[in-house]
Amino acid sequence: MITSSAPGKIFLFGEHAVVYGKTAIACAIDLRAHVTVDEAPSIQMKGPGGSIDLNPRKHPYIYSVVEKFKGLTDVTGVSIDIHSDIPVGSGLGSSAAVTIATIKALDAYYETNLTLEDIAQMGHLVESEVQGRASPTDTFVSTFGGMVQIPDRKKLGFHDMLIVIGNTGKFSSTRKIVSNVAALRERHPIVIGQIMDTISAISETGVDFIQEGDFHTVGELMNINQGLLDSIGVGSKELSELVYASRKAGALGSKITGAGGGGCMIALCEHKNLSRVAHAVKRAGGDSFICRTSNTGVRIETK
Ligand SMILES: Nc1ncnc2c1ncn2[C@@H]1O[C@H](COP(=O)(O)OP(=O)(O)O)[C@@H](O)[C@H]1O
Ligand SMILES: C[C@@](O)(CCOP(=O)(O)O)CC(=O)O
Ligand SMILES: [Mg+2]
Repeated sequence: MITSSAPGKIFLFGEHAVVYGKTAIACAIDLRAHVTVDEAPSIQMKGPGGSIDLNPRKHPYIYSVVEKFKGLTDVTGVSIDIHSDIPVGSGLGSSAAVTIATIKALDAYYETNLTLEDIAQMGHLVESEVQGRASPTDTFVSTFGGMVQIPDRKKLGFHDMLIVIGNTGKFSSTRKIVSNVAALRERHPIVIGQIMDTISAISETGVDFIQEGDFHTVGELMNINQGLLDSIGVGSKELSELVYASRKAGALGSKITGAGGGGCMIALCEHKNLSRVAHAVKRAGGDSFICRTSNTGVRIETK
């Protein structure tokens, strides 16, 4: 029996633009998905109600991972048991964390000796297949941890930051939201193209301010990024209410993280305002909690 784990993530800047090769800055957080694999009579998913055969509709990401391992080794009977702290469909990269942790656990179980780069690339392939279109961001962050710049695949200096997360509790399918943006971009290629370029410029500008620890300016850039995410149709009334409640309570900056349309927003705060902002987000109807950025990527927990 082998257990692995991989972190979820937040986007400081650049979600959606990164799907079109523009720059994004994302960071792993201290919420993790844990995957345990063990010998079994067939390829099955373990759940609270017992074991069921792996089903491509029910578990598309896991199914895609197993199909890739069939190309590497003789995959017959293995059980896959997932326990995740990461809210699903909330923009915190649950799909990538589950994907990367499953790849790592199967790699250790079948001794296929994949490098971290191999794992990140396989994970990106899986997300692209399942979502139709995906950037390497989520899977790269879940693999390597820390703060990263995509598409450069560069690990940046790590900053131990506390972030207020507000979850609208509205599930949002990344696949659906990403395809909506793609359709909008088809209808208005120049306008949406320039918006994606501007989001990219925010990411590239933001890197220096993050590295310098100028979080007032980082927050200001997050707010500009939020306005642009609204302009491409990935905001929602609930997300806006949480974003503006956090700013009123003193957040330096706040924005959607991930696909949007529902899911989570994040607020960057000074330490002294953390709980005030978290309470304001809760009062505005969000399930709010404080998470910490994490420098730990995918790892084996027990063998
Ligand atoms: N604990 C889990 N067990 C199995 N699959 C999971 C788990 N968490 C997430 N997933 C998969 O990831 C999908 C959600 O991914 P996505 O729509 O990209 O949202 P996000 O990555 O923002 O959480 C779920 O529909 C499911 O297929
Ligand atoms: C919208 C996007 O930029 C981020 C999606 O993040 P999440 O799956 O909602 O956590 C898509 C991508 O980068 O593949
Ligand atoms: Mg996802």
